[in-house]
Amino acid sequence: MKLYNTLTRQKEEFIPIEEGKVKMYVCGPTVYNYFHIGNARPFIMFDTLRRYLEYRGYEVTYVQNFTDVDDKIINKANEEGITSQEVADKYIKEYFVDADALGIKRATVHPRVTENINEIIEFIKDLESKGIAYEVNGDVYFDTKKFDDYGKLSKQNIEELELGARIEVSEKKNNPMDFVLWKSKKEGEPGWDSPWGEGRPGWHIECSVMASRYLGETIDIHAGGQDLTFPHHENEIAQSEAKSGKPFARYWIHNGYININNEKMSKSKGNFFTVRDISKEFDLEVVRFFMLSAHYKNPVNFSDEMLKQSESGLERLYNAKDRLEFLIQNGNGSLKEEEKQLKEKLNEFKQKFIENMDDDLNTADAISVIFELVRFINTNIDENSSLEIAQSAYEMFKELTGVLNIVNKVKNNIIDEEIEKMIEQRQIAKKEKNFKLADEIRDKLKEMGIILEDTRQGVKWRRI
Ligand SMILES: Nc1ncnc2c1ncn2[C@@H]1O[C@H](COP(=O)(O)OP(=O)(O)OP(=O)(O)O)[C@@H](O)[C@H]1O
Ligand SMILES: [Zn+2]
Repeated sequence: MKLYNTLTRQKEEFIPIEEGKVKMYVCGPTVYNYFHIGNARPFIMFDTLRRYLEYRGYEVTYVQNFTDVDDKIINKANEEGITSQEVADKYIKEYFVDADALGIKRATVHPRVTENINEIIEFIKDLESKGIAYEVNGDVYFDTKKFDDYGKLSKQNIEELELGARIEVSEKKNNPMDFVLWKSKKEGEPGWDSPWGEGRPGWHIECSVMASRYLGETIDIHAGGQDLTFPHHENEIAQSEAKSGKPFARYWIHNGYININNEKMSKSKGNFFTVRDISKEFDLEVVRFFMLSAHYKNPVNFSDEMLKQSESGLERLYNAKDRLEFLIQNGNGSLKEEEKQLKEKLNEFKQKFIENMDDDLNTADAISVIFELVRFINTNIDENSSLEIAQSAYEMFKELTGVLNIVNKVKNNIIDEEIEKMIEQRQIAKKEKNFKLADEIRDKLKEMGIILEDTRQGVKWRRI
């Protein structure tokens, strides 16, 4: 598989450190609100990368953190008169409600900053003992001048960066590009004891610490939104590599933005839709399908209209699934001579799907292949086909949609029973020559998207 690596600015063949295993870290949410559609993009896309790697036989250890200590969380806690921990606990719970509905698999570990304070302190102490970190009145800074490779991810050199940077009045650092590792406690903030007095970790240090704690000093894939490239990921590299002397992550993968009117959707701009709000209008599988319909690096303009298009696209896939289930329920016989070629052709769709996914996770083209497969099935497999070919088509459809984790809702049996009952009533009406009632029932079923077919074996039904 090829992946676009921000570190080298090119698509590269993915080769894991340890054969058959992938160690992957994704920067998770800061938990002070429901997450928005923009935040959902990395969660969905990197979940898909993980699922695809697993499909290809890798054992993936996937770590996604929760930032549960942060200015925004503290502000929210103070506004609401509750503790930071209460704010974080609430939104971590809500994160899982939405993530589950988006079909995002739970990470192997979902570490929180507050569970890693000792590890963070030890990490900073190590940097300090190596002379790479320095303390000023209870704050500890990373000395960027001591790390030669600073700027290698965002391809900026430190002198240029310094020209654009300013030191805030509240900061006491030596150089403009130095960044905080530990902040001394201020009034109304949570704090932990440390060699530098009571305080809390800066933002960047948490990911270096959690990645090394759960995955080791060098990991395979580090991922996040494009906005994290600088300074967050640049600083993660500086911290981790200065401490270990080894490369931190081999592949850096960044997703593009979800925009509103060509502007990045973000909480601070107020131009956002939370996934929770969208869930009131759409099944969240539609949002997953919408995300997968674009390549993860391309910018995407979000609109209600786009979601509606995704909804009808997904509906077409469900119809194809229902049709195949109908054919399987009613089919019989093994592969006919003339179907052998069809079966081979089914495998070609799988090959094309894999080719696209192997090309830097091109889910957009992979979905087009699934639609081609559906068209192929609809034109070549019907009531006259053998059960075996219908089953093979169904298995292929399930395999490819399964990799993307879409179209996996099971049919609602209660609804099926209701439909069967209405069909029975219609049969009785016909027998009693009450054609008006029979037609009414048929029309009502049609409104529900159910098509009746009179066959020699009796009345059969399918969804449109
Ligand atoms: N509009 C967007 N499109 C794509 N990814 C985004 C967008 N906004 C944020 N992200 C990503 O969402 C993930 C979660 O980050 P986090 O919870 O810190 O959100 P954030 O960056 O604070 O959001 P905001 O920019 O709205 O304040 C990060 O990987 C971030 O890069
Ligand atoms: Zn991070």
